[in-house]
Amino acid sequence: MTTDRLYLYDTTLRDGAQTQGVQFTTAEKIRIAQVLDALGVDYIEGGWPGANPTDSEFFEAAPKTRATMAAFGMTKRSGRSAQNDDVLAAVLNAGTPAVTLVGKSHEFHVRTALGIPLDENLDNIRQSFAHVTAQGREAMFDAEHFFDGYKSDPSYALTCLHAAFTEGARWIVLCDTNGGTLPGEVARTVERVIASGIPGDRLGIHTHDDTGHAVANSLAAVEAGARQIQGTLNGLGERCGNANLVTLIPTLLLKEPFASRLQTGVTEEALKGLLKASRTLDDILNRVPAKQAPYVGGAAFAHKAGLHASAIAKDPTTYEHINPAAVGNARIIPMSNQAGQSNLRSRLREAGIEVELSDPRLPRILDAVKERESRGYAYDTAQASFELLARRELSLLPRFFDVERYRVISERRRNAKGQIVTVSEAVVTVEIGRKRITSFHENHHSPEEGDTGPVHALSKALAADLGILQDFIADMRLADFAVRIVGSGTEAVTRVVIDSEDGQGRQWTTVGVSGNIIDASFDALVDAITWKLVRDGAPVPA
Ligand SMILES: CC(=O)SCCNC(=O)CCNC(=O)[C@H](O)C(C)(C)COP(=O)(O)OP(=O)(O)OC[C@H]1O[C@@H](n2cnc3c(N)ncnc32)[C@H](O)[C@@H]1OP(=O)(O)O
Ligand SMILES: CC(=O)C(=O)O
Repeated sequence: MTTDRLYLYDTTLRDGAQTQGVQFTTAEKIRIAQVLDALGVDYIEGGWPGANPTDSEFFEAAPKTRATMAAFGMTKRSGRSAQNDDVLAAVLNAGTPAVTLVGKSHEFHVRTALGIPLDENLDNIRQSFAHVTAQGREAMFDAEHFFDGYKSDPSYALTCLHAAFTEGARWIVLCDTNGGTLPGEVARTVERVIASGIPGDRLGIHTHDDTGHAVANSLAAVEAGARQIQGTLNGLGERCGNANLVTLIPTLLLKEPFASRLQTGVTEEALKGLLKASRTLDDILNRVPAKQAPYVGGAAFAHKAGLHASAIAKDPTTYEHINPAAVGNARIIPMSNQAGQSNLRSRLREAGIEVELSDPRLPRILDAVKERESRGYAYDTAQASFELLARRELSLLPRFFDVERYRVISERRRNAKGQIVTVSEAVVTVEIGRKRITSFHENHHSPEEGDTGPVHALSKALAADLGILQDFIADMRLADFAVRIVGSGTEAVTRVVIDSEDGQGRQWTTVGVSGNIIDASFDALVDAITWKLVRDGAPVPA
């Protein structure tokens, strides 16, 4: 079977930068370009040179990439020649091998947004592309509002496309700019464009997710013959975002009718780096990764229900549409009140604990999980706390230390310079073997210095001196702290979930529940330390 080449065009650095709340630095843009290049996209749209200093700087410092770098801009403005348009000149001066120009293809926008006659817009498109192609650049026409334009005046919309095509544009990209078109209409419209004389291997698709169909619309366009897809990492983009390449790439590589008919620049090996690429962008944006993201979400291969986990243990394909390793993800069998003995044994096995199916302690652990979850605990994420609970029931939990008491005081006051500061003090007394150790920690901070409040003081005091156990926790760090009120009214309790990490790159999650936020945090902190001591084989103090 012959395979067609499908080109992937990434616009994270341009349309992605139009996401509300997103502001990349030049260094971040460079890092994202490198991630995209390693993934194997064909084009990287770096931004709009001349529109803002960051985009201009990016093109000056742009990394050498295997992918073709594209600069973005707009067709020349009326009342001047392409040669004399300073906005177009700035785009060309970036010196990229590819140049993408957005232009109007909807008569309403020509009349309303540009306020010029329809013919003048066609002339602007023609002159702009003649100018770009005369410089030997690979030219692309982003036909803005094409689908809406086609609905309103098909003949004019098609004439706009042909104006750029005739002047040598390599790609004519059909944009669903307002994101309101649905897949059936996208497919029919792409077929009509091809019938008008622009072949599919010169057509691209650029969709927005305003109806949640950006990925489906892109796939519909490809099925109808388009051979370039524009999208962004994690679906960043104006308003609701663009087509998510992190969803599209594995679909194109692993699903029919695409996998056997089309070839992209993404290799099987690079696909295994997909989760990492997605997480790198989240890290840069300081965003919590979307748990339910297709393919790469933390829950994408989490089998919570007992029936699912039981079948997965027999054959993972019973509840998995692909092998999670193909995209760099991993299967998780969480513990929760939806779990049965299959989840439980699978989780225990991951912790290195083998328990026979007939062991009477298994139902006891399950009962304990379900009873504690009814009091507000959540073990499907807090796997480390679950492991400790199970070890306790199985009499496999060493007694490393006992907390005799703790005290936390938080006070807001003015310091000697008259600035407002919050002071948190924590004292913790622990018994370690026959020794009793009392530790103290005090935080002084002003609101500008960030949050190092009472829980931080408590964690520092708890971890300040654990005697002979101290070396085992020296590389531990509190990575994240989430608080949630569970229940309502007088029944409400606070659930604290803590993510910890250590110098070995391990991450683990613990949970504490109490009517008192400090107490809930303290329980989660004690579990975090205890898990680390168990996993690192710390000795039980005499
Ligand atoms: C669908 C998209 O997402 S396309 C990408 C959109 N991205 C951006 O707009 C981000 C970068 N843009 C910018 O920094 C600025 O808009 C600039 C530097 C490009 C232009 O700034 P300004 O000169 O101040 O113009 P402003 O942004 O107010 O308005 C855009 C102008 O471009 C004109 N214009 C819009 N599209 C086109 C086009 N395709 N071809 C020619 N002119 C166009 C508008 O009519 C308007 O001109 P007018 O003020 O004479 O009516
Ligand atoms: C070009 C572009 O970003 C759009 O039409 O949505």
